[in-house]
Amino acid sequence: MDTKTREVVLTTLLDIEKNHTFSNIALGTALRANQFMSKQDRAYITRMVEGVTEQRIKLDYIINQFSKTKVNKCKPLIRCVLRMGTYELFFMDSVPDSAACNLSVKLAVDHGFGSLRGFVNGVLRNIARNRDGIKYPDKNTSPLEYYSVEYSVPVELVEILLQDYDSETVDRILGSSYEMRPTSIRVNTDRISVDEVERKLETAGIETVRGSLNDTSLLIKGYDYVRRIPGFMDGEFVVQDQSSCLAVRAAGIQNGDLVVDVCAAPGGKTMYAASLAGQTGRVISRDLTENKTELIEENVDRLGLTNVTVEAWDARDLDENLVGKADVVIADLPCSGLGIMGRKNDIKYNVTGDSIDELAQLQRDILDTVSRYVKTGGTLVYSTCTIDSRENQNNVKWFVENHDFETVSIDEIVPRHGGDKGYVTLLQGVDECDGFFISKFVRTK
Ligand SMILES: C[S@@+](CC[C@H](N)C(=O)[O-])C[C@H]1O[C@@H](n2cnc3c(N)ncnc32)[C@H](O)[C@@H]1O
Repeated sequence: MDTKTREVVLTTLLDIEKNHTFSNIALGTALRANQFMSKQDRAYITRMVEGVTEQRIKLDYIINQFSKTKVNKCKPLIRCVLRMGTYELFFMDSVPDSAACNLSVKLAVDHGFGSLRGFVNGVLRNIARNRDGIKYPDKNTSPLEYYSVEYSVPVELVEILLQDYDSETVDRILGSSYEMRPTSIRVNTDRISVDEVERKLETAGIETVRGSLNDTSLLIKGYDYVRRIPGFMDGEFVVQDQSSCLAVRAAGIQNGDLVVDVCAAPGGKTMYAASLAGQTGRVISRDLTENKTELIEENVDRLGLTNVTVEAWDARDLDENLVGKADVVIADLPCSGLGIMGRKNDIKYNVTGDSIDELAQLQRDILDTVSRYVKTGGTLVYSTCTIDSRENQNNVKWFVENHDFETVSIDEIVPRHGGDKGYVTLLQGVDECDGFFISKFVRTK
């Protein structure tokens, strides 16, 4: 890759490193600013920014084996240059070792670090020469360090996962982040059959497999840009993970129901709920800000749904008008996102035990308020895209102990997951979906 392309990668990585910009936002900005670059150059930028971010902990571990100055003591620019070179040496067969070393040195020199030419060159050449002999932490004697380096996740996150799961399951959860998973779509069967969408996609050269957890879901691969897939703009399908579809199905929505979806953007569950509630039913779909509700509106319009009312509303604020009115409340709440950390690199670096505790409290505050909308005999579904018990099982226990609700079996909707307790945890790398938690309650009085 030429110097200009590597320069873009470096600037983007520095933006993430120094300004703590979310990697998807920094990458999006870089790609927009360089939209006239060749497709190949843009692919390189994407791969490098995503790859270096995803593997940061492993890369730093490797560099630290060969550098007297530890990575966190290096200047940010040198740190990023070393990570880029090391990533190319380990993960990009298309870049020869000599190019990875020489071009990294050039980047450092071009940015005024000529005095560190020998340092950068020495570290990278040493890594290239000795890469097969690197000693990684041992799984038996140093399990926390092993998981941290092997899957490039902070030790604190490993501790969080090992509190809930055995080591084999943690391997599967963390390993799944590095698998190329297909995209899950839900067919809008109000408009078109699953068979027809399957045929259309196959004709367009898109690999399609039926979802095993939800019968209106297809798992697709081999497409470029989702908006360009035939049928997308006509609302024939939506991108929605199977786990998210199961949460809506668990709610048992009937034709004519009033459904309140309290944290709804971008509207995945709202759209499915509206379809199940039918023309005589209604969905009130809310999120915190206008920016968020616009996303819901865009999706609802694309599907041509006319039974959805979209509103900006803070779910912590009680809406007196809705108390005791809803047949179903969907509370798909903000969470730590550990079930989707493979899709969004920033999640794994930002989650801490304290942030989980804060989120668990926010979830309780919202549940306290929105459960009041459920009529007697009505249903509340509480779901998250995380797999940590503090936000999930512990909140279920707290909720039933403090409210006039009891759990209801969802075993029929999600079989073989112990759903008779009224809640299930689906795990990425174990189940054919994102990591996700679904619980169902009915109001008793
Ligand atoms: C997990 S996402 C919802 C996904 C959505 N249910 C779907 O299926 O497409 C959680 C949402 O909660 C929203 N949110 C966070 N705090 C909120 C609050 N206090 N009131 C309302 N919405 C909130 C976020 O903006 C975010 O869109």
